[in-house]
Amino acid sequence: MNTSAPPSTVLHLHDVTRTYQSGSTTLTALDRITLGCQRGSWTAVMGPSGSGKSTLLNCAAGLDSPDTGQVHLDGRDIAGLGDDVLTRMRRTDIGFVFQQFNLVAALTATQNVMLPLRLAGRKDAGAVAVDALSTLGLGSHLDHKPRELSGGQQQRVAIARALATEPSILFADEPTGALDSASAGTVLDVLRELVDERSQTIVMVTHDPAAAARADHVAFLRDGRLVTTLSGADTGRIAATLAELETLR
Ligand SMILES: Nc1ncnc2c1ncn2[C@@H]1O[C@H](COP(=O)(O)OP(=O)(O)OP(=O)(O)O)[C@@H](O)[C@H]1O
Repeated sequence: MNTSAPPSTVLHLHDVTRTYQSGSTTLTALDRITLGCQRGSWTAVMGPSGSGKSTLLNCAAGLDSPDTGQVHLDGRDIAGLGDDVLTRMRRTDIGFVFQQFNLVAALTATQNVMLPLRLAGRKDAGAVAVDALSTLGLGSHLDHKPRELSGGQQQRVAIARALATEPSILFADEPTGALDSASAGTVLDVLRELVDERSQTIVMVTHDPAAAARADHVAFLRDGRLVTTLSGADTGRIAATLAELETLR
């Protein structure tokens, strides 16, 4: 069966199942998930605790492997890639942003952003890093270390670092989870701009309905299953859908 996706689809999960074995018990963390993300779209992934959101992100980013099913990134089945190719792909084709920013404390903003560029062997790492930081409004904070930056600024450095290699897709795991609402708003504005103006593709796990409302689509998981997807939904509708899933547990 040909499960490859149309060209504008950056990420396509087809019938993905991931189980974990604990003694004699099998836990199904992802249960036959099929999900596509088009270029220049922003998909939020929501669901109750333990519903499979992190597992989905990890399988989609090639950090974990499904038991069955396929993950296509830019049309390539990532299960079929060797370790070397997969490592290179993770360095250059995939960006990752985490709740806790994960910046290197001893390095300046510019040096942090240069890291993945250096790993990719880029000779222009310094210039590209300055450009990426300037685009995210941090042109006057290039030499600041993480402790000299606010949470929102640190997250913007992390986003600049994730995007420096111009990845096809940006995965964000609770990117606003550690931020106050004003900083969260700025970070979400940055993500929206990246989608609208640079056709960046984003997949974001969040518990916050207001953050999910900034995305184009919201995929809701429960017990490892994709139960529904909303498009263009507002905060109230997203919160109500999530509350319904929580009470069904
Ligand atoms: N390495 C592992 N070994 C065993 N079980 C695991 C492992 N990783 C995840 N699980 C289980 O798989 C299920 C899905 O976990 P996952 O972390 O993907 O959920 P989540 O929706 O991201 O949860 P949360 O919102 O609490 O972060 C859970 O029941 C979890 O306990």
